[in-house]
Amino acid sequence: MSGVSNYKFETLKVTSPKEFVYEVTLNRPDALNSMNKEFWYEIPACFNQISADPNCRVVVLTASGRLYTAGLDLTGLGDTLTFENDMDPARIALKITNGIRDFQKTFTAIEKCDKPVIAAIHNACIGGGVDLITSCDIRYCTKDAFFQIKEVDIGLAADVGTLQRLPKIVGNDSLVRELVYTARRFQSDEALSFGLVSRVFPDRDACVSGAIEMAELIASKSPVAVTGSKVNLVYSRDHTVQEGLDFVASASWNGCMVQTKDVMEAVMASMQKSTAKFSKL
Ligand SMILES: CC/C=C\C=C\CC(=O)SCCNC(=O)CCNC(=O)[C@H](O)C(C)(C)COP(=O)(O)OP(=O)(O)OC[C@H]1O[C@@H](n2cnc3c(N)ncnc32)[C@H](O)[C@@H]1OP(=O)(O)O
Repeated sequence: MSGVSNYKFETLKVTSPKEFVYEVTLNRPDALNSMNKEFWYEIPACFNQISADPNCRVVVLTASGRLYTAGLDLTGLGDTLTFENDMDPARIALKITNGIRDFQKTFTAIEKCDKPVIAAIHNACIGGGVDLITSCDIRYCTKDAFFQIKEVDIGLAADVGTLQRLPKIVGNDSLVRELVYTARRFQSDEALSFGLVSRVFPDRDACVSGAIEMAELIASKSPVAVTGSKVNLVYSRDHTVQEGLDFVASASWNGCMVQTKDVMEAVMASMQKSTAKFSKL
């Protein structure tokens, strides 16, 4: 049975709407799901736990309340990065660098999670929200969704993933630069047109249902094959074609994983036109 009762967080809620599907909900609606100190620790804790959880094969990442996320909690900036005024510049620089690396690990934990993550975005997705969703595998949104790479408006170069991941998702360098340098809002139809999201739904309920339905379909496939596909897609994004081919053939991946019983199960089910049943990871 589902082990969601083992997930206890202040800023996140974890439920299991279907077998092998978990829903992780950003759950600080009164604070517009802004990203406070706890959030930065809880996201990696949650996704590392899910990565090793045999009861979960796919995650849907939703948010409660009227919008998806307002990004970094601007009221908690003092808690987020603190240093003493009398520290010397080199020590301050090292402390800030290490702090930023920790923030980066928050969203990298989603990318490194062995299970695919589908973001179901409604209304506003601002600043750190774009960093968050670009670390997900699949993005759906509502018609009323809008996005903003807001960092320049608060005097920052984005530093937790958008500048690194968005260009790989969108494939339009000119547009990415325009959105980053201006911090202009863009709506769901534009996000769909350049591939930030792959589907737009009329409202939040339809979006979450659509994401769960897709998650169920993915969860019906061999978890070995799905995890292997995710790991290899992420690896190949960051390497040459030849390096990607070498990786998938090597003992780190299919050199080992094609021995799985899932292959025979899937082939037999396909030939017999029945539904394959795969063991838990
Ligand atoms: C190492 C660093 C790691 C990560 C860095 C990430 C960078 C970022 O995330 S940059 C972006 C930071 N976020 C913002 O600048 C958001 C600004 N807010 C908005 O654009 C809007 O508030 C909105 C989210 C689109 C919602 O608009 P609206 O529906 O019109 O509500 P408001 O009246 O504007 O806001 C209600 C209330 O919420 C407060 N608030 C909004 N955003 C934040 C936030 N990010 N942190 C804290 N509080 C926020 C806003 O001030 C209002 O408060 P009142 O007390 O009611 O006035």
